[in-house]
Order: sequence, then structure tokens, then C-alpha cells
Amino acid sequence: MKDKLSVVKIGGNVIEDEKALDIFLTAFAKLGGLKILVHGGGKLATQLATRLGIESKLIDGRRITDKDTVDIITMVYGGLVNKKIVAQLQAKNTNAIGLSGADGNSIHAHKRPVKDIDYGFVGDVDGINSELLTSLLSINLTPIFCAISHDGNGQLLNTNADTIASEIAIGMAQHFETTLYYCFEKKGVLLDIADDNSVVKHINTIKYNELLSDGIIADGMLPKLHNCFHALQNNVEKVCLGDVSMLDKKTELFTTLKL
Ligand SMILES: Nc1ncnc2c1ncn2[C@@H]1O[C@H](COP(=O)(O)OP(=O)(O)O)[C@@H](O)[C@H]1O
Ligand SMILES: CC(=O)N[C@@H](CCC(=O)OP(=O)(O)O)C(=O)O
Repeated sequence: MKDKLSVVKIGGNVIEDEKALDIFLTAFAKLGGLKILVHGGGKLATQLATRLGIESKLIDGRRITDKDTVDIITMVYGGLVNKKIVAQLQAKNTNAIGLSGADGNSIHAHKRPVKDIDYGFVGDVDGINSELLTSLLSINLTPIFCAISHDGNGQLLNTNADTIASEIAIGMAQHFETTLYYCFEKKGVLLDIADDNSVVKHINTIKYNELLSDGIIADGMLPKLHNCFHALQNNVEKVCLGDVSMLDKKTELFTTLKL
């Protein structure tokens, strides 16, 4: 029998709100068993870029990452957001260790090839160092990942945090019975985006295709669910989407995805 592992991705709107972040980190600290946290911080990167007079360009939610932008995301994701989360978890008695994909060669990627669009320094993940993560977990450290990978030739690469979370879950699924949680500000996948309680509780492949063709899934939810099914197709046991009460088991109202 494999041990259980939870890989949790925290959404951008939760990171931005100090109170919501504190509530989330309290729930994450209390979560039993082995766990890994993944965060982005896209909106904060856009805000810093604006303050520095650098324009942000996103296509379908993916950031065009030129040389200046890779510096900004390193400062914001790898620095500010990652270290704040680690410090706050230490205060909640969780021995967290902050990592980018370059640290311990934990997430290896290659620069996305230019097709119609040149995304610049954006990485598509080749694989994760599951042995390193297993060792860290075995000495009671909780890895906290930002949305940065590396190419092995000295280049840091920007990688969407939802993708980092699903790739970590896939890589770890060979060692652990892995559940992937996407924790954001909504209660789950909603049938009606204006109705917070219209949660679709169970989604399988057939339901997923129905929701897609009915146009119920839009914006950030499109790549998120793509990542979810990619994880399920690659040995991840279960994927759940919901707000913080999903994590501290205070509600049954969240979305569970299975193939
Ligand atoms: N059917 C849906 N149910 C829930 N959220 C949806 C749906 N369709 C689109 N969304 C949007 O997807 C967003 C979550 O994706 P994203 O903006 O990438 O956030 P995150 O930072 O949490 O990854 C929600 O804030 C919501 O506005
Ligand atoms: C390539 C790419 O688009 N990377 C994302 C990484 C951050 C992220 O995913 O943040 P959220 O989860 O808060 O949206 C970006 O720079 O916006």
C-alpha cells in the first residue's frame, strides 16, 4: 500500500487577499498526512511590472515572458510570495521549505518552441525530481513550490502554477496515492458562474465534454480542467476543486473529478 500525498494549488485571488491567505494557510497547516503546496501570483507580478513601467502581455492566461518579465516573476513568485508563505507556515508549526524548479533540480523543463506565438521564457515541464521530494517529505519538510521551472542550462522559465501542480502530482503518483486539490475562491466548478452554490459535485470525462460544449467552462477554468484530466490520465488518484472549506473538511460542497 502506498502512503497518501496531497498536492495543493492555491489560487491567485487567495494569495492577493491577506485574510484569505491566512485562513487558507491555517487549513493547509492542519491538513493531515504528507503534503506539497504550489502557488503562482500572476496578478502580483502584473502589479509590480506596472510599477516598474513594464507592460504585461497575456494570451489565453499565459504570460509572454521576455527578459525583464522573467526577472519580475523570479522576484515575485520565487521571492516575495514564496518566502512570505514559508514564514507564515513556520508560524503555524509547519516546517515548510520554499523551492523553485531550479532548487534541487526539482522541475526540469524546456523553453516552449515558437509556433504561432513566441511566449519567450515559458517552460513546458519534462519531469520532476520525485526522489528529492520524497526525501524532503521523509524528514518532515513540506515543500512549497512557486511557478518557476528551469532548463538545466542556467535559464529560469515561467510555468503556469496549475501545470506545476499537476506535473508534481503526476511525478509523485509513482511513489504515493496522490490527490490533487485546486483551492480557489469559488466552491468548485459552477453551473452558473453568478450562483456560488451551483457546484457540479462530480465530473467524469463524459460530463467534462458536456460542460465544455455547453460553454459552462470558461476563462481560467479551461486550462485548469485540462490540467486536472491530464493528471487523472497519468495515475493521479483524484482531483478536487473548491474553496478553503474543502481543505478543512467543513463542507461536502466541492467538485470531485475522476476519469
Ligand atoms: N464554470 C466555472 N466555475 C467556476 N469558475 C469558473 C467557471 N468558468 C470560469 N471560471 C473562472 O475561473 C477562475 C479560476 O481560474 P483562474 O483565474 O486561473 O484562477 P486561479 O488563480 O485560482 O488558478 C474563477 O475565478 C472563475 O472566474
Ligand atoms: C506561463 C504563465 O502564464 N505563468 C503564470 C505563472 C503564475 C500563475 O500561474 O499564477 P496564478 O495561479 O496565480 O494564476 C504567470 O506568469 O501568470
